[in-house]
Amino acid sequence: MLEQLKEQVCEANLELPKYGLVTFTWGNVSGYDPEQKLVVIKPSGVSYEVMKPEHMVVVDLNGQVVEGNLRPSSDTPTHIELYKAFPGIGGIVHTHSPWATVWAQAGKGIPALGTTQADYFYGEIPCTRPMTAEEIQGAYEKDTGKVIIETFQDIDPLQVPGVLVYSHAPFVWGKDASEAVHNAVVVEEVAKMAYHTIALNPSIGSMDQNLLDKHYLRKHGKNAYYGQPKS
Ligand SMILES: O=C(CO)[C@@H](O)[C@H](O)COP(=O)(O)O
Repeated sequence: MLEQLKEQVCEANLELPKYGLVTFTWGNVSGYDPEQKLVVIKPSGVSYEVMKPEHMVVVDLNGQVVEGNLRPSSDTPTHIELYKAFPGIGGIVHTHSPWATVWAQAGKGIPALGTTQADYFYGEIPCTRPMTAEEIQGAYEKDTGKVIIETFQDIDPLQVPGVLVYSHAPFVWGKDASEAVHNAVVVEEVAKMAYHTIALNPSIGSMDQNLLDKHYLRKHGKNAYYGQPKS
């Protein structure tokens, strides 16, 4: 089971440069095994060009390395906090993808302006509050998870699978590592679209709720049929 998860997580990490979401060794992807309560994550600072499944690091929910010879990603504590707080997510991606990072640095959430976003996010992709000096100087990575969880007090993380961390960059998730990468690509695409939409029409407001409902619920709602094989 863990060997298969290592392969899935490694493959998902290798998709980050493939989709232009990272430069150098930036970013990281993890996967979660809820039965064993173990996280498989990218090793810190390792080039994607040489990355292999056997390089993946396995940690428990206390952050203790249980398998692997390399250091786990520096963002591991953030991933762990999210797996503990958001039951049902099985994969997390962190990138510094440029357009989404522009919105994070501006401290603004990405409003739902069109059906592209509505197909995958049931509304705005929010931005967290700024972190306090104490949080930054203290358990920074763990508290990055804390401010993300705070941001989702009234938002279902399964309906809005991503966030922009203020002055930092996006964290995006899904049912597994592969879906998390897919959602991270969507975040980058809609970040670019939203920036240009607002530049073209600064007075544009969020999209019509009926249209948002139609697109999101036809794909994710209880009667979802979008893309389902005909039975
Ligand atoms: O958020 C950051 C840096 O701000 C990280 O994405 C690093 O760029 C990648 O760190 P490792 O996963 O290699 O430790």
